[in-house]
Amino acid sequence: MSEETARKPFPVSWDQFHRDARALAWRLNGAGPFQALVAVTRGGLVPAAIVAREIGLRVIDTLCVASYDHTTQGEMQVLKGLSDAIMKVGGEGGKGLLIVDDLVDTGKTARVVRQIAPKAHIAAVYAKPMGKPLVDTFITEVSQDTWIFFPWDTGLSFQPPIRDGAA
Ligand SMILES: O=P(O)(O)OC[C@H]1O[C@H](OP(=O)(O)OP(=O)(O)O)[C@H](O)[C@@H]1O
Ligand SMILES: O=c1[nH]c(=O)c2nc[nH]c2[nH]1
Ligand SMILES: [Mg+2]
Repeated sequence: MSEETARKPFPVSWDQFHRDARALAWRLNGAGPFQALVAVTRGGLVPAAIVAREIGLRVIDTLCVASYDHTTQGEMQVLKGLSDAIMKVGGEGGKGLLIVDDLVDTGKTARVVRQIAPKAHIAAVYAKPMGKPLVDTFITEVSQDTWIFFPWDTGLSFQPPIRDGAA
């Protein structure tokens, strides 16, 4: 689902995102043990920092994938895989790795992540129904036709009054 076809905008403030990422950390705290954390860039970098702080992980790597050009999903590209060092720390199939992303939508990204580290624990802050079965842990589910607007992609702007047709 792209931003153009999604019917329901779901704007998330920094405050809300911090709360939701902390809720994810609470849930993950009992799900380990984890030896290292992996952030799925770029969106996963923000919750990864919050989760790492909360559950005390200091060995952190990135898995760099790209598929959306702004709001349109294209060919999935792995720009950087997991380092040999992190795979050694994570063990066979990445079973000691906690992999964090901001959201799972169609599940295309999570599927690629799963191929790279089949035994890792994959977590996302937000999940849409198509992607939900591909992650081990998430916090908030939104409908498939929702577009989540993250605080790092948005800014304050004038809102027309509701009676003038505001969404
Ligand atoms: O479940 P999917 O349909 O694959 O969509 C979810 C992915 O899409 C977004 O990343 P994007 O590829 O836009 O890159 P970014 O994190 O750099 O913004 C988001 O951060 C997830 O990683
Ligand atoms: O900012 C975003 N919001 C979304 O809902 C979404 N789905 C995939 N990629 C996304 N990016
Ligand atoms: Mg991403």
